[in-house]
Amino acid sequence: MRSAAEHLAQVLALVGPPVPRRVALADALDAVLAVDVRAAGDLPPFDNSAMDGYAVRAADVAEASEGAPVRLALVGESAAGHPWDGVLGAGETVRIMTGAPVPAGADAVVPQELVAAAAGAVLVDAPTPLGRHIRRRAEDARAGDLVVPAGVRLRPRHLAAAAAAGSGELVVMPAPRVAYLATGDELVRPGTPLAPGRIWESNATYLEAALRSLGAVPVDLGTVGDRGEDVRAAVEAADADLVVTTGGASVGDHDPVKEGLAGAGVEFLRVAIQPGKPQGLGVVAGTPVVCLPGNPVAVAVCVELFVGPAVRAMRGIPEPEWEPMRALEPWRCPPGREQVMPVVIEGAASGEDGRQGVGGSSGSAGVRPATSGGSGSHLAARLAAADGLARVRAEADTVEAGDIVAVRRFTV
Ligand SMILES: Nc1nc2c(c(=O)[nH]1)N[C@H]1C(S)=C(S)[C@@H](COP(=O)(O)OP(=O)(O)OC[C@H]3O[C@@H](n4cnc5c(N)ncnc54)[C@H](O)[C@@H]3O)O[C@H]1N2
Ligand code: MOO
Repeated sequence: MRSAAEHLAQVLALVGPPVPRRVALADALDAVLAVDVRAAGDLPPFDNSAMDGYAVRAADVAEASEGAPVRLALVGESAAGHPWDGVLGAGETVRIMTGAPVPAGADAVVPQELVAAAAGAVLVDAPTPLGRHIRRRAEDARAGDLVVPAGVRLRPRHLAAAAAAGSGELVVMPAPRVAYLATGDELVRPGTPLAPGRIWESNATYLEAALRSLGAVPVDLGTVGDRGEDVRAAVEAADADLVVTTGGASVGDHDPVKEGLAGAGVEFLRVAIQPGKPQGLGVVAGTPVVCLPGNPVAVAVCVELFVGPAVRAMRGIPEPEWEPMRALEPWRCPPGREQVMPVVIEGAASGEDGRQGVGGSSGSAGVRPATSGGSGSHLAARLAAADGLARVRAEADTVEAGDIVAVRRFTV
């Protein structure tokens, strides 16, 4: 049997490193930036007003007082997007709006609340300091300044900064396309009646959502029955960076994935984990293929252990750590395989997105199995109660209360 660590290394070797691509800003959210964003020009590009009011020459109003207001002739208007092209002369003012270019000759802005309007003129009754309410050219960034460094995972604020700096496109590690295929004659669409011997399909629902939340573009290859040639045809036709199949990977008489792909470039093997033992890995028609067992808990475990890391590697995103936590109750483990147990995490601060609270607070955190019947790989409904997975070394045959296990919240 191959260890989980070795199998992960083999999966990662097949998918290879990320390939940067130029994308529109709108398509860059959550991608890792591959090339620095630099300001395409000075930001702001020109001196502009921070207030709605009047552009003045500070010297003109230096002697203004309530008893002796200064009268300035109103000679024009500068609005955002519509500059006033003249040069402000002595004794003149220009009506100005927030964001509008400050006219040549003006060196301060007086907010309109501090000015009395008169016919064709304004009265200013207090001095204003040089430069007051003027937002200076390049005070945010100079042309060529670094605005967003490569390596940042792009959030909305980074996209706003890039847009403000004049970038219409960004070079990012793009979202990989990951195709998924469910297999089995017994599968029926959830929400439709069950005939005898049938079950509701859940792996495709899981994979679509899991791939989406990993930041991949999911590609649905549908559900095929127990015919190897159908599996092979579907996988060969996939337009994707990676294909994931579920079911039909074991040693039964009707294991169509094994039947269809064993001669097409996929090696079927046993990985020393429970659940998730029978798997396949290879390249079909130039595309890496990961074949997972059909049991739904095994699929969730294998996504956390193998598919998630592969997608993150293709996106240039580091792998979240597994943290030591205490077992709060004893449980049994299978001999000779690393156990990957769905667990409820207690005593750790938990974020709504399920990604916080594992780090610093792990000292007081503990776990108990979410599936009271053990880590049965068919207990799909009980998986909903779990917060994450605990890994127990292959040599252990029991976990005792107080033992330390490696835990990670679900990443999908
Ligand atoms: N003689 C042996 N039998 C089995 C072994 C073994 O070593 N020797 N390994 C067992 C283990 S462990 C697993 S895991 C399963 C894996 O079998 P397959 O990969 O061939 O998966 P299937 O038989 O197709 O399905 C297993 C189980 O999951 C249900 N399933 C399948 N697809 C879906 C789906 N899309 N949605 C919901 N449920 C699904 C399926 O009905 C089965 O109940 O093999 C053991 N057997
Ligand atoms: O490897 Mo299986 O998922 O234990 O039933």
